[in-house]
Order: sequence, then structure tokens, then C-alpha cells
Amino acid sequence: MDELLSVAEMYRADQLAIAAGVPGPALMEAAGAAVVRAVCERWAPHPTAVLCGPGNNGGDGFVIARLLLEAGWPVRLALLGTRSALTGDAAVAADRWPGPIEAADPYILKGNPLVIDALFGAGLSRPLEGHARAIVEAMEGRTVVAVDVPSGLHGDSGRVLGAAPQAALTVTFFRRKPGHVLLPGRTLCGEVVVADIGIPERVLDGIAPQTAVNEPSLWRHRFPWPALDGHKYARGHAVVLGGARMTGAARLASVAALRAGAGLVTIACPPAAFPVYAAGCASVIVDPLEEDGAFARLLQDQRKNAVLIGPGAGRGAQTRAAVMAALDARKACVLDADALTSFADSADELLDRLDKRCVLTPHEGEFARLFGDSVGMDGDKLSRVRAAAARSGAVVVLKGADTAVAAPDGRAVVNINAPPDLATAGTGDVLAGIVLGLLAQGMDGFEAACTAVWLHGEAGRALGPGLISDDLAGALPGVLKALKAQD
Ligand SMILES: NC(=O)C1=CN([C@@H]2O[C@H](COP(=O)(O)OP(=O)(O)OC[C@H]3O[C@@H](n4cnc5c(N)ncnc54)[C@H](OP(=O)(O)O)[C@@H]3O)[C@@H](O)[C@H]2O)[C@@H](O)CC1
Ligand SMILES: Nc1ncnc2c1ncn2[C@@H]1O[C@H](COP(=O)(O)OP(=O)(O)O)[C@@H](O)[C@H]1O
Ligand SMILES: [K+]
Repeated sequence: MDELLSVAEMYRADQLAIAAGVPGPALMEAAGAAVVRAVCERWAPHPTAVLCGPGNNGGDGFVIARLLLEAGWPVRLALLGTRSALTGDAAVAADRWPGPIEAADPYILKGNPLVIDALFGAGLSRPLEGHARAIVEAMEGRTVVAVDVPSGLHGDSGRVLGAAPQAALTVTFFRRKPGHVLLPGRTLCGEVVVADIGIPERVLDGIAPQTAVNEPSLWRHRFPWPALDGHKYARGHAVVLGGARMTGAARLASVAALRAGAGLVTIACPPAAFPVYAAGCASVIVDPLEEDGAFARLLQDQRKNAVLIGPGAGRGAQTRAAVMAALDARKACVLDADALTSFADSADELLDRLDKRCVLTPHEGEFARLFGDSVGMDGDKLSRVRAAAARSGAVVVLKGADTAVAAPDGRAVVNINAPPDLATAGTGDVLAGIVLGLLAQGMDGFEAACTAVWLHGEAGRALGPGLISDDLAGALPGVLKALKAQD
């Protein structure tokens, strides 16, 4: 499992490692050596400036400068702050640096195309300004290797505090932090190398991290592959509420639910739209809702076990009533798009009714409408999606280029396999359909959501540039086949 450690958890890992007998200076020496190894694997020796900050990130910088010098690299080292202010392991590392310590002014970058950025790491406590900001801004256009994180990037949020350089390479230690995978952090880090610096794996037992990169090892063992003797009802019967006008959305979702493995998929739609839906995918059942209450009656069929409401549903009382009917019928639910926006003025009415068998799939705009009052929009993506899951009791998928998924019990993942080609109309409908298909097959909400987001990203990658949402479901068999081959 690819855990993501918060900054506080990383400090805890350091402490636990030290308590387990690994000396602090050994960790710093290993950290510096790991950066030098990564640098020497990628570049031939050339003039390098090592910029050291006032804490242990700077201490790593002193180790790096010494090891590069020993490897025959032309190195200059500059310190932000004074030598006498260094303490602890950083002071020890500075003592071992045999060269001059220059002042950290932008001029030191002249003639040094490679810059080792060891100004600030986990200890970043406020936005960069003044001198620190000027030197970070002066790195622009150079090849930057960031130690732990590009200085100014916050390890928990992925946000830039003041300024941060664009790194070509970031070497971090033991585990990635959320800031390495959330945007804009992921972009600013460039290539990320995670180095083993001698922290024993078992320290994680004492930390119990709740955040991870979304990858198959989290949920592959629960994937509902069809049983040899299975029949279609054993694979669930999913229902998609179809709208009157935007019919494409429900059609995209229904095909995706089938491709994700649901045994049957029914689109329940207004009678006037029946011909449009009926002319769509032949594998999908279409059921016109002839009279008031027909949707609730349709859901009385116990075999219909999972419901998607939202894509193309239309905003307003009818959609709200359909959501309540699905919740009353205690179906596993995916609520997307209009099903979320319809509760913009009465969010609590919805949020008070949900549980962990419900998966909400908002993009940022829908999230703001539903959770703007309860959670707010100021926090970083991971904190907000977690707070939203805790508030609603449901699984929340906050979509975007760095989609994050959270369960009400505090678990969360960040997804990193989705290409920007997915930023095209209707791909969210497909995602909602994949979640639905997995829920229908009995996966739990959090695992279904994580699995769906990953499958969706892989399908996007398989298709690449030029993809449209119609293509995505068709790419799922290839993605699923590759996933199954790894079992
Ligand atoms: N622990 C270990 O065993 C290991 C740790 N390792 C390394 O240690 C790093 C963490 O070290 P760290 O905790 O000393 O914090 P660090 O990032 O150097 O910054 C703190 C200093 O910066 C200052 N400062 C902060 N923000 C500022 C701003 N905006 N503008 C100006 N100043 C600002 C802050 O000042 P203060 O907030 O106290 O005023 C303080 O002086 C970690 O990223 C990894 O590289 C590895 O060697 C592996 C083993
Ligand atoms: N830049 C991007 N990189 C990767 N995935 C993206 C990007 N932009 C959007 N997506 C994904 O595309 C989908 C868009 O969903 P949504 O905004 O609901 O669109 P629609 O309503 O048109 O279906 C989401 O799964 C989102 O995560
Ligand atoms: K740094």
C-alpha cells in the first residue's frame, strides 16, 4: 500500500525511528545520500548551487553538498540565515561541510544551472516573503532538485505558501506526503523519488495512516469478478434515473454500469423520453415512469439494489423526491450532478439522510453548493473531502485532476492516474455509472468509489488524446482484463 503521511505523521515516523535506535544524524546522512544518488543517476557532474535553509531541510543540504563535492562535482553552498543559528542534526551536518558558506542571495545561482533546493521542507510554517521568496523566485529557469518538497510547497495541502520553485526532481523520504500528489504540488514536484532512509516499516503500525494513493492493492482483493456459476441477478440490478432532456448523461452512465459488471441495468425515464432511451444501447432495459410514484414503486423490486440519480436528471423538486424515494427504499445510491445541486438550498435535508452506502460524486462547483455552508471551501482538497464525508456519513468523491475520495470513518485516497483528456463533457456521468455498477455487485461504497475512479483514469489513459465520453465505457474491458491478469 502506498500510504501518504501528513507532515505531523512524518515527524512521528522520524521520532519512532529514533526511538527504535536509528540515530537522527544517520537519518539525515541517509537522506542526503539518497538525494545525491538520485542526482548522479540523472546528471553528469556540473556546476551546482546548494541552497540551505535554517532547519533540518538545510541540514540535508549540507550533507548533499559534501557528498557531491566528494564525488567531484563543482559545488557552492549558500545558507539562508546564520551558521550559528543552526542547531541539532543540521549543525552537525554543517560542521562536516569543508567548503565556504555563502549568503543565500540570488547571485549565487549565476553560472550554476543545477540548484539543490534545501531551504524548507516539512517545517514550512508561513508564506515565503522577503529574502526567502526572492531566492525561490530566482530559481526560475534553472534545473531544480527539491529536497523533500519544493520550498514553499506545503506537504499537507499541496498548496504554495508565497512562492515555490518548479522542480525537475523531488526526493522525499520514507513515504510521499499529500502535497506530492495534490495539485498544484504534484506539478511543482516534477519527478518524485521516495527514498528509504532507514526508517523501519513497522513505525507505520504506531501511526496507522489513513491516507493513501489510490491504487489496486487497496481494493483488488474485493473486486467482484463474476463467479463461475454466477447468473445475471447475482451481479446486481442497477437503476439509473433518466431525465427528460439531457438524455445522453443517463445513457452514458447506464452503459458504464454494465461495463463495470452489473448484471442488469434499467433506465427509468419519463414516458416522453422513452423512444430516445430505447434507441440507445440494446443491453440496457428502459422502463417508462407512467404515473406519479412510479419510481418508488419500481424500487420496491428488491433485486434492484443500486440506484444512480443525477446525470441529466434536471434540478428541482422532482429530482429531490426521486432521491428521497431511493433513500427510503434503502438502496445503495450514487448521487451526482443535479441530484446534488437540487439540494443546494436545503443541504441538511439531504446530508442528514445519508449513510456509507451512498456515494456522492461532486465536482468542485457541486461540492461548493452542497458543502459550502457545512465544510466551507477554504481547506485543501483532502481536508474538505474528509470533512464532507464525516458531515454526511456518505462516501464523497471530490472530482478533478486530483480526485480525492473519503469515507466517513476518515479513510481517504488521492487518485493520480487520470489524464487531462478526461476533462470533456460526460466523463463524470461515466464515472457515476462505474460506481453504480460496482455497488450493484455488492462492493462497499468506499471501495466501489476508489475502484471506479481508478478504472475511469485507466480507461482515460488507454484512450489518450481525442477521447470523448462515449468511448470510455468501451475501454473498460481492456482495463479490466489487465487488472485481472495481475491477480
Ligand atoms: N527529523 C528528521 O530526523 C529528519 C528530517 N529530515 C529533513 O528535515 C526536514 C524538516 O526539518 P525541520 O523540521 O527542521 O523544518 P525545515 O523544513 O527545515 O524548516 C524549518 C525552519 O524553517 C523556518 N521557516 C519555516 N517557514 C519559513 C518561512 N516561510 N520563511 C522563513 N523561515 C521559515 C523555521 O523557522 P520558524 O518557523 O521556527 O521561525 C525553521 O527555522 C524535512 O523536510 C527533511 O528534509 C531528513 O533529514 C530526514 C530526517
Ligand atoms: N484535468 C483533469 N485531469 C484528470 N481528470 C479530469 C480532469 N478534469 C476533469 N477530470 C475528470 O473528468 C470527470 C469530469 O466530471 P464532471 O465534471 O462531472 O463532468 P460531466 O458533468 O461533464 O460529466 C471527473 O471524473 C474528473 O475527475
Ligand atoms: K526543500
